[in-house]
Formats: sequence, structure tokens, C-alpha cells
Amino acid sequence: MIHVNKLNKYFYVPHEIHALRDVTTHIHEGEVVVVIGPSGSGKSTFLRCLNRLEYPQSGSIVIDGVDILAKGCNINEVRAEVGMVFQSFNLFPHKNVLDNLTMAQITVRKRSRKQAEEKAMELLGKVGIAEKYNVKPEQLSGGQQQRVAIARSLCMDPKVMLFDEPTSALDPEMVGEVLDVMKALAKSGMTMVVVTHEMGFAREVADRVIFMDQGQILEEGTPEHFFAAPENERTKDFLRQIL
Ligand SMILES: Nc1ncnc2c1ncn2[C@@H]1O[C@H](COP(=O)(O)OP(=O)(O)OP(=O)(O)O)[C@@H](O)[C@H]1O
Repeated sequence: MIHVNKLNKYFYVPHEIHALRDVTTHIHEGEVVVVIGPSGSGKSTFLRCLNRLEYPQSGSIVIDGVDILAKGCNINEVRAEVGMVFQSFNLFPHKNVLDNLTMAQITVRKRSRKQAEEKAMELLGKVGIAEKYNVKPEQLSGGQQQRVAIARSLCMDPKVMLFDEPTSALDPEMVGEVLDVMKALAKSGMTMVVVTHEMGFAREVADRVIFMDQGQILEEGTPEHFFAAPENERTKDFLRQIL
């Protein structure tokens, strides 16, 4: 489903940062991959390349047969197919929840307002927040806003969902409600790539855990392998620090 081959990404700030070094991985349809690693190891940059928020200097990314780095590739379509949920919810503050969910459906998916609203209400129901369709984001808790953000991505019928530390900005009591929505999504067969510090989620839900350090994938495996018998010394050090 997702074929990433020898991805290299540099930033010049102005000194050179080699943020991704020959990153290669293949993710199957329906697989849930959790990416962990120290701060600055390239996790976000990797995710952001998968929906072209960043453009790597070399390497290839093919998602469901589409070369998303090809010059002619329509970025709006890539971002509809590859949904992304961020730490900060990125909702439009002046639009109500329903409008937040219908805008891209109408402009990118070319749906009528009625179709878009039906889809939006269906997805708001799925994330347990249908009654809030008419309020502005600021009237919602952080957990509710993040559920709206997830529903907004799902309205586009994505093939893949990316999550970049989706619970890091939430008060602790709201983390669970967002993780529950993500768990249900994983169970429904969605292909997911998740950067998170929630090791419980990695243990319970991930099919595979990837450990990144200094822009490289140093180790990957099932959660059972990863948490019980990691092989790489840097993985062991990292897990010792966070567990
Ligand atoms: N837009 C940017 N401009 C310049 N440097 C960047 C940019 N984005 C990321 N970097 C650098 O690239 C490296 C990888 O950053 P990235 O955010 O991908 O790491 P991360 O593992 O997601 O970190 P964290 O867990 O702290 O979010 C870091 O050295 C970072 O400073």
C-alpha cells in the first residue's frame, strides 16, 4: 500500500540538517504502524513527506500505486487520500463544526453541499460528537476538537491516516477519548501511521513499531518484539528512558 524507498530530506537553516537518511519501509493495507524515537529524530518529517507537506530531495513514495512525488501529482488529491491529524487541531476558528467538515469535501471531492453535510453528520456520529455540529471550535474541549479534526479527515474517504502526536496537546483526561476513536479506526481496517508517545497505544494497537534515530529507521518489529526484546542499543536506551 505504501512503498517508501531511500527517502532523504535535508533542511538548510542555514547549516545542513539531514533529517531523513535513506528511509525505506513498506506498509501494508490495514496495517497500523507506530513511529517512536527521540526528539528531532525525523518522525514528523517522515509523516509530512507521506502527504507532501514536505518534499524530500531524493527517494520515492508510492501510495496505492500513485507516485505522490511526481511533479504532475495533484497535492490536494494526495492530501485527501492521505489524511493527517496534527497535535494542534488546525480547525478553522471562524467556521462551525459542520462547515469545517464540508469545505474540502465540496472543493476537492466535488460533492454537493447536501452530500457533504450527510457525510459530515455520519462521521461526527462515529466520533461521538454529532450534537456539536453547529458550534465553533472554541466552544469545544481539546478532545472534542481533535475528534472533529479526525472526522474532517475521514470525510474525504482517505486510504491512509497519519497522526502526528495527536494527544500531546490534550489535558490528560481527554487523551483516552481520542485514543478510543483511533483504536476504533484501527479496528475498522484503516491503514495508519502514528507518531505518538503513548506506548500503551503502541503495545495494544500497533501491528508494527518503527524506531527512528537521527533520521534513520534503526529498528522495526511487532510490539511484542519491540518492548520485550529490542536488539539495537539505541532502541534499548530510548525504551529505558521512557518506560
Ligand atoms: N521546517 C524545518 N526547518 C528546519 N529544520 C527542520 C524543519 N523541520 C524539522 N527540522 C529539523 O529536522 C530534524 C527532524 O525534525 P522532526 O520534527 O522531524 O523530528 P521529530 O522526531 O518529529 O521530533 P519531535 O519528537 O521533537 O517532534 C530536526 O533536527 C529538526 O530541527
